[in-house]
Amino acid sequence: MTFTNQSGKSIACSLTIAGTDPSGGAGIQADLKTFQELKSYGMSVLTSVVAQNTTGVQGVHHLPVEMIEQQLESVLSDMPVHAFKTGMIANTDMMKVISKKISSLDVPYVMDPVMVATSGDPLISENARDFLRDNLLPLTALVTPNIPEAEFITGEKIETVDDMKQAAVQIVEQFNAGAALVKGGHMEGDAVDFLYDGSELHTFSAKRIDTTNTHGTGCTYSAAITAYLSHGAPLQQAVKQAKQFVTAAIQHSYKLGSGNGPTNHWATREEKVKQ
Ligand SMILES: Nc1ncnc2c1ncn2[C@@H]1O[C@H](COP(=O)(O)OP(=O)(O)O)[C@@H](O)[C@H]1O
Ligand SMILES: Cc1ncc(COP(=O)(O)O)c(N)n1
Repeated sequence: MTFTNQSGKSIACSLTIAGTDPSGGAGIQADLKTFQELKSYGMSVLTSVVAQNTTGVQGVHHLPVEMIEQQLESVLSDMPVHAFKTGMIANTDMMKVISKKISSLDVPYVMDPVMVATSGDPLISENARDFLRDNLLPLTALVTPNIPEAEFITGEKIETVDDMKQAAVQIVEQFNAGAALVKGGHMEGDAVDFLYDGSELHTFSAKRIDTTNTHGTGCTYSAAITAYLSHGAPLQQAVKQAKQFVTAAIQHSYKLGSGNGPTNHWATREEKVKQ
């Protein structure tokens, strides 16, 4: 289905279902900034309000599941969605409601299987991790685990590049994700990610940037993939372009706050914002 604005241009629409970051680097805020940069109309359903900043998480308030359901209803009954992502979904009650609502959506679903913040603070309960793996993963077009998340899903330790590739294949073959992108941000050396799309392995590589300003990289990456998919890009192309976007965002990241600073969503603009 194509949606057009008044001058006849088609509009791509992306939805994020996630928690918040009032300091603006991760969560819903990072997702919406990314959608906007990549010219996809951004929409959001909040799951949890998180008091956090570059140093860590100070508090969490989970929205009642009825309110999450209502937000989804508001968006889905009225608005077009061409691709969507999920981020922080803190507990199984939320996951049940979300899976019920999204299972009828016939557009790409990108799951960032958020478990722990960059600061090390846990963002979802332990039994929610199991539910996420067993019930939500099979609904995805793509899941984007970092190394600890891929280790949890597969139950295997990941120490080498071969382990990463093996995990990507296993997440698709054994756990029924549509495709898996295992991200190498937590490894040493170049920042290399592996995509298994059910038939082939693809490699996306960038030079490691020497920075601690990596708050929200995972959110930004998965939101960029979602935005490109909303424009109709094939998966491999969407990941390739999103990798370039997130690399630039890290390259030009902000030294803001006293912890891990946020990435720069304007980094791919011609006129970069100078600090
Ligand atoms: N220092 C870095 N330099 C370049 N790319 C990085 C760096 N850290 C992370 N990345 C890249 O950022 C993206 C997010 O990865 P990662 O940090 O592993 O995810 P998460 O934020 O979920 O922990 C991946 O493409 C990864 O390769
Ligand atoms: C609400 C929320 N969702 C996700 C993350 C993970 O952030 P990162 O992309 O740094 O792993 C976060 N810190 N807060």
